Amino acid sequence: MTDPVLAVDAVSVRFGAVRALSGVGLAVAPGERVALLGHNGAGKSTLFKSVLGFVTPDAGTIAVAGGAPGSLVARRAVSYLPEAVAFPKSLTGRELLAHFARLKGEDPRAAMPLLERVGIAAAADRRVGTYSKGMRQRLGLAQALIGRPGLLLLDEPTSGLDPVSRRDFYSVIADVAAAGTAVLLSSHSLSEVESKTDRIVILSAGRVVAEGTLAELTRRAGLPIVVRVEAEAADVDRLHRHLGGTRENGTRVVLACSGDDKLPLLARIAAVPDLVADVEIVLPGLDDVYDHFSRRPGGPS
Ligand SMILES: Nc1ncnc2c1ncn2[C@@H]1O[C@H](COP(=O)(O)OP(=O)(O)OP(=O)(O)O)[C@@H](O)[C@H]1O
Repeated sequence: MTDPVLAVDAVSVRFGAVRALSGVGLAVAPGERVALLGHNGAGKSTLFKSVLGFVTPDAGTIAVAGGAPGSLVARRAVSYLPEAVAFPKSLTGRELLAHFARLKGEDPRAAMPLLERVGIAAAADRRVGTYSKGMRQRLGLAQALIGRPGLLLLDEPTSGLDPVSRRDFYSVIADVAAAGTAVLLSSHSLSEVESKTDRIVILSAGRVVAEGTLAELTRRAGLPIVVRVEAEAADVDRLHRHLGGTRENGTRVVLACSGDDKLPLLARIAAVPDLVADVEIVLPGLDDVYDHFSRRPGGPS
C-alpha cells in the first residue's frame, strides 16, 4: 500500500475530565476520500485540531506527510476548511484568494482558476460581505485548494448547503482526490457521504466504533429486515396465527428477520396466497446503520 498521507495511531486527547478522543487510529492514503461520522461531541473537531497541531494528544502519534502536526512538512501538506468560515467582508473573492495564495507562497494569479473551479467566478469582483452562505462555503473550498494540498481536512463542509451546491462540492472533491489529494471530511449524515467517499469511519464518544465501506458496515451491523404483510380484508387473525410477528393497523402483520431468514419467510407468506393482499420488504436504511454503530457503547470493531 502507498504510504498514507495521514497516519493517526492510538491517539487520546483529554480536556480536564472530558476524554475527547480515546485510542483513535486511522489512515488516509493519497487519493482516498474518507468520511468521519459522529454525533455532536463525538470528537471529530478534536481529531482535526490534533492533526493540525492546535491540540496536543496525551498519547499516541500523528504523522502528516511523514511529519509531526504543526511541523513545516505537515503545514505544507495540509489544508483545512473549518465548519464556520469567516472571511473579511470588505475584500472581493478574487482579492481574498490572491491574499491567501501569497500567504501560502503561491502565485496570486491562482485565484481566478480556483474561483472558476468552485463555480463563483462570476462573483470574483464582488465583496465577500455580499456572498450567500453557499458562496462563502465555495470560497472556503477554493481557499483550501490553493497550492494542491496533499491532505484536505473538511469540517462538516456541506452543512447548510442546498442539494445543487452539495453535488457541485462533492464533484470538486472527487476531482481533487483523483489528482492524488487525500481527503478527510466530517459529517453527521451517512446518507450524504455514502456514495461520495471511499471509506467511512464512525466515531462515538471519542472512539472509532466502526470503519469500512458502506457495504461492509451494513453487513456487519446485521440489522433486521422488516417484512410488512397486508392481509386480505377479514383474514388478519388467520394470517397472524400463520406467520406470528406483530399486528399493526388492523390489517397488517409485521415481521423482522435476518438476511438469511428472508427467503424462508417469503416462502411461508407465499404458502397462504388467499390470506395475503400485499407484501412490503423494508431493508435497513443508512441512518439505521449509522445509529447502530454510533450508539454502541463498546470499543472498536
Ligand atoms: N477546548 C475544550 N475544552 C473542554 N472540552 C472540550 C474542548 N473541545 C472539545 N471538548 C469536548 O470534547 C468532546 C469532543 O468535542 P468535539 O468538538 O471534538 O466533537 P465533534 O464531534 O466535533 O462535535 P460537533 O459535531 O458538535 O462539532 C466534547 O465532549 C466537547 O465538549
